[in-house]
Amino acid sequence: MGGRTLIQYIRNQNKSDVVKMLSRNVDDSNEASLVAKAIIEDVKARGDIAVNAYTKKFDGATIDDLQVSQSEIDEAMQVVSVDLKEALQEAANNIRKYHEQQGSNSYFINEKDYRLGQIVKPIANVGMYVPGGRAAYPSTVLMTAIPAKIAGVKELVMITPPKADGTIQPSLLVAAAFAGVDKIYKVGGAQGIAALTYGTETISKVAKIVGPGNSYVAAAKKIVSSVVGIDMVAGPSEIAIIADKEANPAFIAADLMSQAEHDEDAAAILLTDSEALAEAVKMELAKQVEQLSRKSIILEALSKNGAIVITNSIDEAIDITNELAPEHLEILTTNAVDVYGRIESAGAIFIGEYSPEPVGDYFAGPNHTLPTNGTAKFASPLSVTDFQKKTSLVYYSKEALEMRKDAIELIAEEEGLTAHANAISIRFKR
Ligand SMILES: NC(=O)c1ccc[n+]([C@@H]2O[C@H](COP(=O)([O-])OP(=O)(O)OC[C@H]3O[C@@H](n4cnc5c(N)ncnc54)[C@H](O)[C@@H]3O)[C@@H](O)[C@H]2O)c1
Ligand SMILES: N[C@H](CO)Cc1c[nH]c[nH+]1
Ligand SMILES: [Zn+2]
Repeated sequence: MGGRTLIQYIRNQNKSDVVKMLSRNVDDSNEASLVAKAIIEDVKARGDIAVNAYTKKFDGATIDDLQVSQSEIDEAMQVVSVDLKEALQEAANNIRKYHEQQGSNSYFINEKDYRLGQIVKPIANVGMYVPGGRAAYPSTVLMTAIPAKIAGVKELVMITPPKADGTIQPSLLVAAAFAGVDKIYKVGGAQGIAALTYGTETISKVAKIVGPGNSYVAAAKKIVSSVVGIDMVAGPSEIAIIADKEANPAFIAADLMSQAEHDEDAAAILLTDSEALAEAVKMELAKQVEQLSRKSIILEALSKNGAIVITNSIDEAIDITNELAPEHLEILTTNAVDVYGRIESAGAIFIGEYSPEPVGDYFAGPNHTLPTNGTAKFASPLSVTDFQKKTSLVYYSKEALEMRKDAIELIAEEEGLTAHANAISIRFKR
């Protein structure tokens, strides 16, 4: 292991110091932002020519037709194994069933002389970014596209960077077909975000862009967010586990590493009141990591943002967790249901030793795009609501307005807005 600390131990610290030690400085890279800005301006000015130039530069691909054809999708259906297709289909069914419970509904308040309402409509056209490279996840396609389609998005456009040979990972195309994506384009990075924002000769502009990506994609989304809607900017993955002395150290080590393998900046934290468990988990980490293909990423993540925190009690572990507001939280204690009832902030909670986090990543139904970096204190998992918008409705009859005109005029006058007051009073002048 080259002398690097496998994972840091934190003990004998007060709660706020532990939270400080575990809070991450997410690199809001200015460099990525400058690069993304230049690419966006270029795509805005030169459209497809710029898109193709950046695809050649960053992905090494020469693309004749930006849009994925039906025959490419049919071919992907042939290439992907029956077993994987069945697994994706079952996952899709679970995700659909869960998300069908979500979403806001229109409502109306009908009184005898007025009518008020909230009208909920789907966002008409949405672009979804699907990362390429080592994070080309068909599960993320399902998690993004299914809630969009449940909301009623008419035109759901997926963009993803091509491989150097100009193809897209077949399982991404299969997942997109299962989820009902309408169009797929071979473009990624900031150029893809720019194309969705401003439109090009081939790609139509959308009203909202969702989906995770690397620092260039995240920077581009932030830059265009004054022009199009964006979802949350999800950062590197995080897992926190609260466990007591009864928990299985092998399971805990495995679960910590399941998130650490996402990338070098992922965070994996165990909070326990048991020294013996902490030691056993550390040994399991060292043992199991040897068997894993992404060993070097896991070791880097554990050494940078991994920690085993020995707390005085499970109560203290709960308090620290509520301050951290982790993306994923596993509860592996004898009284897990009681502990879960006291969690105020977490993206997703997994209870008991047979609900490891990857069950949620792939299969159970809840969304795996979750708030990271403490934002679970105010933000929520991606949901059907992210693909809806609301309009309010007011209807007053003549009688209704006449009855309330003095109150309205009074408030307008208090604000010094006499034109507002006039728009009311003019209707009743004889
Ligand atoms: N939170 C989630 O649910 C979730 C799911 C999947 C992936 N992710 C994250 O998405 C990210 C995927 O990153 P990725 O890089 O594999 O794929 P990506 O598709 O996000 O980025 C690839 C693109 O980045 C651009 N790029 C690369 N180097 C560049 C440079 N020097 N200058 C300008 N642009 C450049 C290129 O256009 C390239 O096509 C990871 O950070 C991963 O953790 C998160
Ligand atoms: N755990 C990731 C979100 O933090 C999502 C994911 C996709 N594939 C596997 N995991
Ligand atoms: Zn994951």
